[in-house]
Amino acid sequence: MPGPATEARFPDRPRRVSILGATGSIGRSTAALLRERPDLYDVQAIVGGDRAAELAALALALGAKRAVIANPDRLAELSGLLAGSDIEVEAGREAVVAAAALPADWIMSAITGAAGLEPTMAALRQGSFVALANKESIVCAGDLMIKAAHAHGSLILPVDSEHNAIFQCLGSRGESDGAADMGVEKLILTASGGPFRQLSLAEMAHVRPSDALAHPVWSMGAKISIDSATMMNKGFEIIEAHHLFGLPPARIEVLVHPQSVIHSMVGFVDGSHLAQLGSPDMRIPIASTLGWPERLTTGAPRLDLAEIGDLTFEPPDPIRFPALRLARSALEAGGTAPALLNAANEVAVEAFLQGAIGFLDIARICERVLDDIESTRLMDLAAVALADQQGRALAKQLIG
Ligand SMILES: NC(=O)C1=CN([C@@H]2O[C@H](COP(=O)(O)OP(=O)(O)OC[C@H]3O[C@@H](n4cnc5c(N)ncnc54)[C@H](OP(=O)(O)O)[C@@H]3O)[C@@H](O)[C@H]2O)C=CC1
Ligand SMILES: CC(=O)[C@@H](O)[C@H](O)COP(=O)(O)O
Ligand SMILES: [Mn+2]
Repeated sequence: MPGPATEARFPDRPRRVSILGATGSIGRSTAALLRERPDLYDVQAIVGGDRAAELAALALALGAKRAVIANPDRLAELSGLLAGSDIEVEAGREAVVAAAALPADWIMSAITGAAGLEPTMAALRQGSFVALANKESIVCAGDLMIKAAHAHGSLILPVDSEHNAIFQCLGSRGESDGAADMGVEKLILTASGGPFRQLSLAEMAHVRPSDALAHPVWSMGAKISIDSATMMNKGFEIIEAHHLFGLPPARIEVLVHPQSVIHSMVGFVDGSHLAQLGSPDMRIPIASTLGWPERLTTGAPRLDLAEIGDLTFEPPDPIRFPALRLARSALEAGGTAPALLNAANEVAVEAFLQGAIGFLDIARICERVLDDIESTRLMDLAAVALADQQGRALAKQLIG
């Protein structure tokens, strides 16, 4: 894979790092790791969406050079909080993308949703390490992102726990798209099954947002928590794995594993399986990308398998969790179909959180959007943006 010279990738100075989505669950875990090793990292830009006070506190704690908030209405608050410091303050969509393009050796992409796509593309154009948590960007524009990474010599380091596990299992080649040549027969994505793993469809019809937000294992932001409950998260992860590791969808399986101790597995042509295990704590995969190719120490709880006792497995149920089927069919359809699915899902998840629709309506709305809007070729980011707009508009119309 083409890329910058080794000495540029592993500079003899602290690595310059930026965090997109710094105020969120992944962003805060990243910041906590950076604060443990200030000698190794030099924080460039940190970006948040709406929460000015949290962003200002992080900027000061990390000694960031620039703090950027997406919502321009929060600029005055952020500027006030950082007055007297030498931290540059900016706001708005363009400033977010510019922050992603500010020279850095390692950039965490952890904005939620398709809003993360443009900044992630800007990061990929730097020829740097891009730690990818924002799975919606690769769902919407996987081919474009992989092409940009290759063209600019960036390396995508997967943060999503399953993909990070697979990346670790694939070993030392340092490429996230070489599985097809490595004797890999299949990828097995583990899934917790979410909070409704054992509920009937009739029971799921009446769950409340607070029930769906209560993930049995992981502590995460609201949107991904709902996606885990519908298992759209796992559907998106199939698409993500396809783009990152270059395997056809039929060779990417999902296995429900409620303890979430095995984060995923790779099956090889000789019958071997490699797995990555760890406590369900995102500091572990984040640290593996932050230190890569070295390992960093983290304070994450150590695995005690004797204490855990049983690791159990079951097949996913496609009837109670139709999102898995929808994601596979969007991947098969290709083009802008995954972007349509993502747009519909973002609107439906928000409507569910606001109490405007029921839990089962999320997948119904996604299915209608996929059925009713024809996908087009994924020519460029404009095609993704158009599909995103169309998907959102129809989903909103269906919600009423
Ligand atoms: N949490 C987890 O354990 C995992 C998360 N991921 C993925 O990582 C991403 C982040 O998830 P998570 O941290 O849980 O989410 P959170 O909701 O906790 O955080 C989202 C972050 O994005 C910021 N943000 C939201 N909208 C915008 C915008 N338009 N422009 C700029 N910034 C914006 C938020 O800012 P603010 O809060 O200030 O509004 C916040 O910093 C998602 O794509 C998720 O799927 C993947 C695997 C695991
Ligand atoms: C931590 C992480 O990577 C999440 O994507 C997690 O996988 C969500 O849990 P589910 O397995 O329930 O989707
Ligand atoms: Mn995951």
